[in-house]
Amino acid sequence: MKIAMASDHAGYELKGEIKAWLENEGHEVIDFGTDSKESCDLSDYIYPASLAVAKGEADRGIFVDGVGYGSALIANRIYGLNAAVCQDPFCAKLARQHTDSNVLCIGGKIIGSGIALEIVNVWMHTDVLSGIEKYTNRIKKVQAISEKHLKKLSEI
Ligand SMILES: O=C(CO)[C@H](O)[C@H](O)COP(=O)(O)O
Repeated sequence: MKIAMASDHAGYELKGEIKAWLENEGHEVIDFGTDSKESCDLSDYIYPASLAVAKGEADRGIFVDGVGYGSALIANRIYGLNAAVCQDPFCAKLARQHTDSNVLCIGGKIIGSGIALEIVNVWMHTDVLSGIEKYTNRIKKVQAISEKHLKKLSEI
């Protein structure tokens, strides 16, 4: 898969570890920065990476900041993106199975690299439970909310 990655300073180190793991697994990573631990604003990196996923230039996104929520907040404002903050592999499994998330957000200040790589591994290898009506209905309802409240990229 083609994965868009981005981080702020707080997620920079963990981004590098996840990137290396993904590439070792044969995935292509498009790295939108940041490129150092120097303090920065996460919007400057997460937003362009989010757009790459929304435009289909990447299949999915993995974003790393201090606690994950800031990245998810940005990504979930963009039509077509469904970002989940995951703090353990179980969250990652449900984020894929129940809500078909296409963006994973992890907090480098709160998650060690061992558990982070487990989270990424589960998230990368779990599919949405497409045959179960309860979950497909949930996804359709969220999609309907997006249709009502978010602009498609083609409308901007
Ligand atoms: O976790 C974050 C957003 O979800 C950021 O990484 C965090 O807010 C950065 O804080 P600071 O600039 O004080 O290091």
